[in-house]
Amino acid sequence: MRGVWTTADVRSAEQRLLAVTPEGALMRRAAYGVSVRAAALLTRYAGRVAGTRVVLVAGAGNNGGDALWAGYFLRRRGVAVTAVLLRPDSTHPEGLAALRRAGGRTGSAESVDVAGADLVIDGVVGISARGPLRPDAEAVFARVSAPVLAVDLPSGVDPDTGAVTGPAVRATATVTFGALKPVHVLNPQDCGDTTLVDIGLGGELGEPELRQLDAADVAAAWPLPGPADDKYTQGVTGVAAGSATYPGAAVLAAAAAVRATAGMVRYAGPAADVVRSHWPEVVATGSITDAGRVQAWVVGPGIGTGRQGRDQLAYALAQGVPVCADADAITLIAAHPDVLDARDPATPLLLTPHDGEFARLTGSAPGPDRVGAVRRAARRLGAVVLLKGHRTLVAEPGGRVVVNRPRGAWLATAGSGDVLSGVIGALLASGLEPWLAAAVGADVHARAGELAARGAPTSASGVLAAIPDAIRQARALAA
Ligand SMILES: NC(=O)C1=CN([C@@H]2O[C@H](COP(=O)(O)OP(=O)(O)OC[C@H]3O[C@@H](n4cnc5c(N)ncnc54)[C@H](O)[C@@H]3O)[C@@H](O)[C@H]2O)[C@@H](O)CC1
Ligand SMILES: Nc1ncnc2c1ncn2[C@@H]1O[C@H](COP(=O)(O)OP(=O)(O)O)[C@@H](O)[C@H]1O
Ligand SMILES: [K+]
Repeated sequence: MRGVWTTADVRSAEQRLLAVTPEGALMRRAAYGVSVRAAALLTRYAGRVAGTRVVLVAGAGNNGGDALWAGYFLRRRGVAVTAVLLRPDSTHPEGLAALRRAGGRTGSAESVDVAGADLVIDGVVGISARGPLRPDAEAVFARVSAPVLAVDLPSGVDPDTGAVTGPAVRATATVTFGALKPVHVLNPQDCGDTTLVDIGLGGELGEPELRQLDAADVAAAWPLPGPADDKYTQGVTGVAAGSATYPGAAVLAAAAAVRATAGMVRYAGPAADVVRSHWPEVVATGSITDAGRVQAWVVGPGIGTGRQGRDQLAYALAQGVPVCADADAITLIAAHPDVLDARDPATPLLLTPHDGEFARLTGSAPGPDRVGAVRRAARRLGAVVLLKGHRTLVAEPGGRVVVNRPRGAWLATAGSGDVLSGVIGALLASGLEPWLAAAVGADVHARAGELAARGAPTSASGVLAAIPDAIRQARALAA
């Protein structure tokens, strides 16, 4: 798992490291990393490094210092470097001296030919950023047509929430140092492709604020049958979804569970005939009380918010197995919190709301601080909460939060949430801890969306069909 740290954590870790590191060494390490990435971008976009033109936009702090030192390293590779100094009187002195020593030039926002650059390096502001780009920097970036490499983070974007509240840099790529910060995972659109340069901060960092799964985490967690397994030992998934009028949710959720793991899936509900006709391997019954033993229940998609749905939910919650409550089950819990009384407190509950369901469940919309909102909800409900969206978040009551890596927006299609709940149910039944089941399920769901789409719109059925390839992809990347 990759960790993500707040700017406050990074700053205090940096202070400890600075105290035991020779003066200027960390900045040179950071800046060298920026120059290497800059050279790669120049090769890609201009076809060469020597002879190209790079413009640095340097603010008043150490972020500007990084950019100036990166300019120094690029000069040594034959690049013509010019720095726009936004605050000439408080520019980083050593960085400026190094750039000048290497033959770099400086100028004002008006005098430098920003439009003619092959690459622009954004050193306006880093982890001490507050608020959007100020008008002087905004005017410079308005003239940029070249790719932009952001130093540490795109200036104008909030480092801890990724929020954009005014003018901000939209980077082609970002080079960050020591640790990923929330902006990099919460606002990947404005960071572009982010690279992390190791400046030796690792040992100084404590518990991360956020976590992100790698393919290796997904591959390690995904349940596969072993020689001693049979259809029961891998965990039987129970799906209580759909209705006679709306059988689609039942078919999608049950099928997703079938696609996600080997073993067995039971379906219980009014769409039993339809589910059976599409997926003969599903053991389907009309009533949840006749379903037989399962190791986890998925309950909610399409069950309705009336008496029948409420009874199904209460029954699932009373079976002493983990429950993934989705869609109508969430609305039912919001309207009748007493339904949770049926739950054995020792059995895990996982809720998978979208923003509207989250508002119903907690009384307020997630707002701009989605991480804080989902963390508070998980703590208050004593449940794992997966907040759906472009960057799906998964929080557990203890405070750990995973942020899922978006792979396009292909999953914004009707029924894709039903597919997600089926996948998560299968992982819960296999015995994965709920927080990991939700995070790993969201990862494979996003991979399946991307594989199904391959550049053109897809549908929930397409996402469903791509689940095996998504699992194969994660396993191949991890191998
Ligand atoms: N501390 C360290 O050990 C290291 C720090 N490094 C760099 O240092 C940066 C942090 O440097 P600083 O703490 O000096 O601060 P910054 O360079 O992030 O910001 C400098 C100043 O800009 C002003 N500012 C805030 N918001 C602004 C806005 N929206 N528009 C314009 N100006 C704004 C503030 O007065 C702030 O103090 C990191 O992001 C990283 O790039 C790297 O050199 C690696 C080592
Ligand atoms: N813009 C987006 N980018 C990436 N994923 C998205 C986007 N919009 C929605 N999704 C994902 O699609 C799924 C939609 O689920 P849900 O809202 O329950 O829809 P439905 O009820 O139609 O199944 C969720 O997994 C969500 O995270
Ligand atoms: K920056």
